[in-house]
Amino acid sequence: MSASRPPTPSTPASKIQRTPMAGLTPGGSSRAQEEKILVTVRVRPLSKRELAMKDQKVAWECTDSQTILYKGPPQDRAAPTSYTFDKVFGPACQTDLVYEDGAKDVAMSALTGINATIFAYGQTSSGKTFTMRGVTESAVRDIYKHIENNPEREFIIKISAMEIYNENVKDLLRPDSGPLRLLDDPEKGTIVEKLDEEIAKDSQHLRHLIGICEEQRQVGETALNDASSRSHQIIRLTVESRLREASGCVKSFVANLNFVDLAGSERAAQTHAIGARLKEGGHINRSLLTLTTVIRKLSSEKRSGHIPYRDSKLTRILQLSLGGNARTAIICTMSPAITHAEQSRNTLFFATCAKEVTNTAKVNMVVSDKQLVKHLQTEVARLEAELRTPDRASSSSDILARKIKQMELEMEELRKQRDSAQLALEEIQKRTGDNQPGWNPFDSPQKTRKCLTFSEPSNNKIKIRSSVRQSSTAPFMLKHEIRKLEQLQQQLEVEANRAIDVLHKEVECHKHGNQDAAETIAKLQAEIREMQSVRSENRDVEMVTDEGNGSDLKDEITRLHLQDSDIAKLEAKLENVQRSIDKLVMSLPNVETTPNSNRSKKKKRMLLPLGISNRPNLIRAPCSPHSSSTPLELEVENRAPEGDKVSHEGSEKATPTKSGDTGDLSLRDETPRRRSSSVNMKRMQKMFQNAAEENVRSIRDYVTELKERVAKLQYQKQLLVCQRYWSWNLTKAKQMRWMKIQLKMPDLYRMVLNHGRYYLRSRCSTLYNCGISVMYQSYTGPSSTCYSEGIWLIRYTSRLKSED
Ligand SMILES: Nc1ncnc2c1ncn2[C@@H]1O[C@H](COP(=O)(O)OP(=O)(O)OP(=O)(O)O)[C@@H](O)[C@H]1O
Repeated sequence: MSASRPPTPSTPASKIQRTPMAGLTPGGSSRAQEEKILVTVRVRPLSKRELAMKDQKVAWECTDSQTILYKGPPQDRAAPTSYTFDKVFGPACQTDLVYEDGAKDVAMSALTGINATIFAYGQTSSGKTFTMRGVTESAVRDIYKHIENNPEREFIIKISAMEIYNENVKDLLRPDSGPLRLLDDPEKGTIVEKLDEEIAKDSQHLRHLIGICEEQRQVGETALNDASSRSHQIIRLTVESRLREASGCVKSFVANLNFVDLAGSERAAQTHAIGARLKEGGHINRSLLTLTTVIRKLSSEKRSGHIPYRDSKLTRILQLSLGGNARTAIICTMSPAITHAEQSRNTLFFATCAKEVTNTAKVNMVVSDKQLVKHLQTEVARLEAELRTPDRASSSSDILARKIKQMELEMEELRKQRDSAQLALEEIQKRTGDNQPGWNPFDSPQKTRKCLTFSEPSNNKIKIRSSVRQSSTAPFMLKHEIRKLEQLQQQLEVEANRAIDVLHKEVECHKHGNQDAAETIAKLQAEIREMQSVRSENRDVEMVTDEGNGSDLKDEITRLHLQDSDIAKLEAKLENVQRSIDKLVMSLPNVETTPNSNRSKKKKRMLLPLGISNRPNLIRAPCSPHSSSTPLELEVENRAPEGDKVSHEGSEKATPTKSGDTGDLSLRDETPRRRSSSVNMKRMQKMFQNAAEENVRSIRDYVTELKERVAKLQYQKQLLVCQRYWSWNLTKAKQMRWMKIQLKMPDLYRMVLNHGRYYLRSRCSTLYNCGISVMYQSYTGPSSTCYSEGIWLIRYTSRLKSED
C-alpha cells in the first residue's frame, strides 16, 4: 500500500476532544449530530517470529495514553515521529481495556438506536483478529447485560455475517449460498441481497452463531501469520428495541452494530505469497487502498469532491460508517517491530486521516407505518361500533360523568339558593319579629296598635276596613306562605334525594361505574342531608300559634307590604331552585325504558319535581302584585280573621306535610302533576337525546379526525415514495425535462405518472411538493384547471438533489 504523507504530522493531545453524544439518546433529540471517528492505536507485543529474529528492535513507544513515538533510526525526514490519537494502547494492554476505552461507548450506541461500527485496521499479523474477537465478545456480554438491566424494553438481536473474499461477498451463515449481489436502497443505502439474518435467542446462541461465522471465514497461512485472514469479515448485529408497554402504535429503535475485521495489508515480499495467496493479497490491498482514499478524502477540509465509495465492495458496504449515519470506532493495530516500521507508519497515516472524518449519527426511531395504520383502523372500528350503540361502553361512562358533573353544578347552585333563601327568611324574621330571636311577628300587639293609631287617616274608612280585613288574614297568610315555602323546600329536598338515589342505583348497576362516581353521589347525598339539617334548624324557629289576632292590623299591612318584595324575591329564588331540580331530574335516563315499568312509572312520578302549573298557587304571597287569583288563594284571602285558626288548619290540610305528604301529593294532584310529568318526561327525553346526540357527534368528529389522520399518513407515505422515486430517477428526468401525466375523470385528484407504479392522490401542488412542477400544459382537454381530464405535461425543476 502506498500513500502520501498526512497533512499534519501530529495532533497535540489537548486538541483531541470528543463531541458529546448526549442528544443521541432515545429520550433526546433524534437530530443528527456530528462526531469525529474514534481512533485508537494498539501496539501488540513482539511475536515469537519477531523475537526469533536476532536483530529485531522495538521501533515504537507509547509515551502516554494518547501519544505514540517513533524511536527507531530516522527513515524519512518528512515523516512525523509523534502521533496522537484518542487512545494509544501499549503491548502490555489487555483487550478488555482496549474495548472499554476504544469501542464500548460506540458499540453500546446501537442499543439506543444509533448505528455503530467498530473495525480493526492494520497490516497482516498486527493483531486485528485477536483484538476484534475480544471486542466482539465483550460487546455481546455488555449488550445482554444492558438488556437484562432494561426489562421495560423489548430487544431483538439479529445477526448476519458476510465476508468479502476476492471482491466477492459471501454469506458466512450460509456458506453454500454463493456470491451475493450488492443493491442500492434509497433508504438503507447499500444492502447485500439475500443475506441471511438470524435472530439470536440469547447470548449463548449469539456467541454460537458468531463462532460459526469465524469458522467459515477464509484463512490461509502466510510467512507472517499462520492463520492469516484472507478476507474482510463483517459481523452485523441488528438491534431492535421497543417499550414493552407501547400501544399498537409502536415507536421503536433499530440500529446496526458492525464488527469489521479487515484483512491485513501485506507485501508479497514479506508474506512470500504466491498463487492464490498472491491473488488474495492483491484484492485485499486494492480494497484497503480504496478505503484509505475514502478516508483521506473524507478527512480533507474540503469534503466536496467525489468520494469513491463504489470503487470497492468494502467501502460500499461500509459507506454509512464512513462519514454517514453511524458512530464509528477504528482500532488500528500495529507491530512494534522495526522490520514493520514502514507498514506501521502507513497504519498511523490511515489513523491520522480517520480521526478527522466526521460522521453524522442519529437515533433511528421507527414508527411502523403498518402498525400505526392498523392501530388507527382498529380505533376507528371501535369508535364506529360505539357509534352504533351509543349507550354502551365508554360513551355511557362519559354521559354518566357529564351527568354527575351537571348534578354537582346543580347542587352547588341549589346550595347557594338555599343559603340566600335562608338569609331572606332571617331578614323577614328580623323585620316581623322586631329583631327578636323567635319567629313571632305578632307577639307585640302594643306596638302594632300604636303604629295603627299614628298612621290611620280618619277620612279613609272604607280603605281601612278593607285593610283591616286584609290585614286580619295577612298574619295567617304570611305564616301560611312561609309554611308553604318550607314545605316546598322540603319537597325539593325529597325530590333531589330521590334523584340522587336513582342516579346512585344507576351508577351501581352501571358496568363502567367507577369509584369517582360513587364518591360524587355520596357527596351529593351528604349535601342533601346537610340541606335537611339546615331546614330542620329552620323548623326549630317555628312560628308560634297566632295569638296576636288583635294586633294592629295597619302595622301588619305595612309590614306585609314590606315583605312583599322579599317574598317575591324568595319566590324567584325558589323558582330557580325548582328549575335546578327540574334539570337535575331531566338529566336522568328515561326510567320508563326499564323492564319494571310499573315501578318505574311510579318512581318517575315520585321523582318529578313540583309542577310548574301548580307552583304559583303554593308560593305566591297574597299581597304580592304577582299573586294569582286562584280559588284557593281567594278563599284564603277573603276568610274572616276569627276563623284564622280553623283556616289555618284547613290550609294545613291543603298543603302537603312533612310525613306521608309526598305520597299524597302524587296521588292528590293527579291531573296537573300528570300533565307536568308528561311535559317533564318529554323534556327529560329530549335532553337525554340531546346529550346522546352530542356525544355521538363528538365521537363522529373524532372518527372523522382519525380517518383524516390515516389518510394523511397514507398520503405522506406516498409522497415519500414519490420523492424517493423521483430522486432516484433524476438522471432520467433531467434528460426528459417533461413528464406526461394523465388525468382521468372522475378520479380528480389521482394522477397516474407515465412511469407507472406510483400514484399521487393529490393536486398539482403535491407534485410541487415533490419538487416536480413549475409549468404544465395539456395535450387535450380544457386548460383552465389542472384537475380536468386529459394528458398533461409536467416540467421538472432542478429542486431535486441527486444522491449519486
Ligand atoms: N495484543 C496481543 N497480545 C498477544 N498476542 C497477540 C496480540 N495481538 C496479536 N497477537 C498474536 O499475533 C498473531 C497474529 O494476530 P492476528 O491473527 O490477530 O493478526 P491479524 O492482524 O488478524 O493478521 P491477518 O491480517 O493476517 O489476519 C496471533 O497469533 C495472535 O495471537
